[in-house]
Parts: sequence; structure tokens; C-alpha cells
Amino acid sequence: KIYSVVSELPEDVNYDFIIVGGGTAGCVLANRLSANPRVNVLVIEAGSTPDSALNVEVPFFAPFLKGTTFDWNFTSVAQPSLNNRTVYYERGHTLGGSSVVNLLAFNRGSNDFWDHWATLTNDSQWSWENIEPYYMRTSQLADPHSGLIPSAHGDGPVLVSTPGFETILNEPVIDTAKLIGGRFSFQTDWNAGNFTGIGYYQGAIGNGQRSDAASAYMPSSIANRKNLDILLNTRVTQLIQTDKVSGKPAFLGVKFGTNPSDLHTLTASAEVILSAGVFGTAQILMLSGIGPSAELQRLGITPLVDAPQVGGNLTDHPLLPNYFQIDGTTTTFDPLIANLTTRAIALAEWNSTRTGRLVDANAVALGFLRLPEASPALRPYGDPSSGPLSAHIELLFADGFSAVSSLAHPTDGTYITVLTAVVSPLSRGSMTLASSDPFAAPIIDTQLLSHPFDQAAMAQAMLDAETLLASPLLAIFNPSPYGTLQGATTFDSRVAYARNLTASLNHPVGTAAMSPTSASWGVLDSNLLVKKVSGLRVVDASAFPAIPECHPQAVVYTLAERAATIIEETWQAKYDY
Ligand SMILES: Cc1cc2nc3c(=O)[nH]c(=O)nc-3n(C[C@H](O)[C@H](O)[C@H](O)COP(=O)(O)OP(=O)(O)OC[C@H]3O[C@@H](n4cnc5c(N)ncnc54)[C@H](O)[C@@H]3O)c2cc1C
Repeated sequence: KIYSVVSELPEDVNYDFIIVGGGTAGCVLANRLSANPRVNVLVIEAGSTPDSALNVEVPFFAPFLKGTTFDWNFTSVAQPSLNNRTVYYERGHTLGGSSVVNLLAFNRGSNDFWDHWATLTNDSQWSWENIEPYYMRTSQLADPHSGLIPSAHGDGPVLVSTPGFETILNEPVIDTAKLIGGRFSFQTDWNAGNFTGIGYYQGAIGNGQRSDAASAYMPSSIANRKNLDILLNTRVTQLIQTDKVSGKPAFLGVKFGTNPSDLHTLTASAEVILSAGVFGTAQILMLSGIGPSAELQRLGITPLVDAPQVGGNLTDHPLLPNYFQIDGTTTTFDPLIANLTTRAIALAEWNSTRTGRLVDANAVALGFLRLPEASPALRPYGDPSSGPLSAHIELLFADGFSAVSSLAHPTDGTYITVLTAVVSPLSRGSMTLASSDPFAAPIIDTQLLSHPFDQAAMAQAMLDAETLLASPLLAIFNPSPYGTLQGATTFDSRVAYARNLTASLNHPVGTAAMSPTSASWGVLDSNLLVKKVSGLRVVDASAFPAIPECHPQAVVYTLAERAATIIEETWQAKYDY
């Protein structure tokens, strides 16, 4: 059942599993673990439910969710590498978490990125060969999906499809890839193992509507299970040490509430699982005394387990909009942003037939490219990608002015945007506590674009965007660089442009990374258990040992599916899973 306030929660239930955070990973775990009627599961989620909100359901409206009650509204500290600008961090604050507010791309990454995880954790359970069945459990194809490889897709609850609307860019971008080939070769299906080339976007969209962790993994038939309770609008503030097992502290107690003067506690009999996301999980660990001891002491928190890397290793994909003004007679999505009447007409079409431009996200075609072999970026720093099936940079093609930067949408004109990103970044940031107040926002220091490799890779991505737009099928739009992009014609001026406009692709990961049991780096072992602690698990994007060279939500779903099986196997004897 779903409860909106703490006082409604039944007092006589003994919960076996308490899941902290009902986001992308949390919904998967709650669904799978509560399938066993012999266990009681509690999810505590800080936000409310998406409840058929229009901007959640309509794929094209996803950017309108920024800054709403569905968003935690985080902001980084000023970044020297970005001319001392701050970076906005959107994070889902609702059942379903960031899968409810994200830009819908659904990619499981290359085979060699998963094999890289197996190497990094020294555990073959994360290799593609072993993880594939768990990916298959996450999602299934929905219409339209012609051209995709059916055997590369599974039968899970998240619906995945290709663009449902023919924009001015779909065919020209794909045909350009087919024409040029090489690094720009056409990619038939992103979810078939090779994550390089140029191909159609695959989105978590079914019947023209968003498919997220809440709608796919937590429909009312699951949420109403007798052995599953979901407490909304409530923040977990701390885990409480309950015991010591084989000399290691156990944290089965959970403190939660809506403000510092009204906090409650519950104790799980089997496990507490942290799924509060890349910032929430590290924050709760530190508030519980698990983190860098000296830092915790400075904030007045009693250190219980010295875990220096909690909050460290923050890795993200920098995102840069490259705007081009095009021939004014062309149809782009710009009027849908600038003109409320045009938007209302499109919405009426979406409401009645689930057709039109609103059925897709902003970007309709993607490129995931390896750097040229002679790239100056690769020489000094080596190849940071997971392998030849993985990219270094990404290009997203949007048929209008894509509002990801501080630049306001121009009041007139017709545009296309090529969003460029670095997907194998070497920059590393961190997240720390601002204070011991669990309701205070953390300090996020992203370090985006601080490493010279990332700057050089971004400059190459900008050059690739220009090269593609100059090819015959795209040159017909007469794309002309807009704003300061006009002056970005050399390596140095491209980097200067990037420093001015780079934002986050909202893919932060790694603040409680998995590593081999004996490794001095990392926070978790390869079964997602916090090292030096008994039985405390982390299941979300903070556990990633390295950032995938793709959009990460499908990787989170897959990680959580695998985690559910690890947990079931751990408790097989007691609960007969
Ligand atoms: C704007 C945006 C666009 C994105 N675009 C894409 C995309 O197109 N494709 C893609 O693959 N990925 C995308 N991502 C990234 C992807 O959505 C995330 O990586 C993924 O959903 C993270 O899953 P998670 O389970 O780690 O965390 P989340 O899904 O964020 O879940 C964490 C949950 O914990 C809750 N929580 C946090 N702290 C507490 C607390 N103290 N107490 C109780 N609850 C708490 C939160 O409210 C949230 O519900 C995007 C993300 C954003 C924000």
C-alpha cells in the first residue's frame, strides 16, 4: 500500500527489508523482493508520486520538469573549469526517481563496458555474458521499433521504442551516416552490443507515453501487495547501528521523518538497502558515520566506519549545446516552445491519438563516436573508453533550440541543436556534506571539463558536429552557427565556447563505487555490500565502478535486477526465495 504521511504507516509490521529511496533502482527492488509473500518490504521515498502528471507522461515535455516539485533542485559549487559557473543538477524527487524526469534515452551500453566492470570489480557476475539475462528482465520493445534486432531485447516491464514522429532531421542524419560511414557508420540497434556509430534514438516510451520505474515496476497491482508498504513524502535522515556481526557494525535501524523535530525509527530484520541515488545515498552514509572520518568529525558527526571514498569519484558526462540557425521555412519544434497556441494544438493531438511531435524527446538521432585514432586527446592520456565497442563522445541531434544552457530560447528564428558530450570522461568530482543537518543540500563539486582529455574530446565532438552538418543532406538546411559558436573555429576557441556553455547531461555516478573486496579504493564489494560493515547494501547509480559510455538508466535497472537476485540468494534459506 502507499502511505502519504508517517502517521498512516501501520505500527505492527515487522519489515524484513527497508529500501531507502523509491527511485529507479528502488522500484525494481521493491517489486522483485515483495514478489515473495513471506517477506515484508518497506520503501521510504522523499517525494510523492508522478500520478499521471502531464509533463511526466508527454515525452517532449520532459524538460519542463526541471525545477518543479519532482526535482531535488541541486546546484554545484562554482566550477573553475567552467569560468566559475555553477552547474544545475536535476534529480527525481518522486516515486520512480530520476526515471520520471529524465530525457528517456534507454541504452544498456556496449558489451565491453560490462566486461570492464567485471575486470574492475574482479567479479565475472558483472560481465556481459552473465548480466545479459538481467538486462532482458528490464524492458521490452513497444511500437514503433522497425529495424531493431528483436533478439537483443527482452520481456521486462519498461517499454522501449524508436522515434514515432518524422522530424526534418531523422532521415537526413541517418542517411548521412550511411553515406559517410567509418567513424560515423549507421548503427542499427544501440542495445545489441556495439555502442558506436549513428542511429535512431531508443526511448523508454510506449504508445507515445513515458515508461518509467513507477509506471513499469510499481503499477497499482504491485504497490497494493499486502506485504509491500511505500511511505511517501518522508526523508531518511540516518541509519542507526544496531549490532556487531563478526566484529563489523550492522546498521539495521533507519531514522526518518519530514523535519528534524519529528523523526521516527524502524528496524529491518534482514537488510537495509540504500537506493537514494548518487547524492542521497552518499549523504545518508556520511550522516550515519560511514565516510571520511576526519571530515565527519569536523562536521560534528561521530565517525563509526572510516570509508574515505564515500562521496568521492563523482563522474558525469559534460553536455554542450551547439546551436545553428537554419532556413526559416523549415519546420522545427521551436514554435512548440515559443507559441502556446501551437503547443495546445499539439497537445490535443497527443491526447486524442498519441501522435505528433510530442511523442518523442527533443533529440531524435544520436551519434556515439570513437575519437579519430590520431586524436591529440588520446596521445597523452591513453584510451579511457571500456574498449573498441564503446565511444568517447556523443552527438544528439535536436530539431529545434534545445534549452539545456543558460541561453534563453530566442523569440524568433528557426534552429537545430547538436548537443555534444564526452562519454568517457577523465574528470572526477566529489560530493560532501555541507553540515550535519540531514535536510541541508550536499556540496556538489562536479569538476566537469576539468581534465584536458575531456576538453580535447569536447572540441573534437564540436568539430564532428560541424563536419556532419556540412555534408550534402544536412547542408540543405543552411545551418549557420548561432551566437558565440560563430567564433569557435580553432581548438582553443572551441574549448573557450565549451567552458562558457557546458552543462551536465545529468548522468552523475560512482559516489559509493564497487571494487574488489581487497582493494583499497571503492566503497562497496562486488555484491554491493558496504565494506567494513555487516549486511548494508547500496543499489543505485552511486555503486557504478565506472561511468558507462551511454545514458545510464538501463544500466541502473539492470544493476537493480541483478541486485534483487543477489539479495534473494543471500536470504534463500530464511525466506525460501
Ligand atoms: C534531467 C535528467 C535527464 C536524464 N536523461 C537520461 C536519459 O535520457 N537516459 C538515461 O539513461 N538516463 C538519463 N538520466 C539519468 C538516469 O535517469 C539516472 O541515472 C537514474 O535514473 C538514476 O537511478 P537511481 O536509482 O540511481 O536514482 P534515482 O532514480 O534518482 O532514485 C533515487 C530516489 O531516492 C530518493 N531519495 C533521495 N534521498 C532520499 C532520502 N534521504 N530519503 C528518502 N528518499 C530519498 C529520491 O527522491 C529518488 O526517488 C537523466 C537524469 C536526469 C535527472
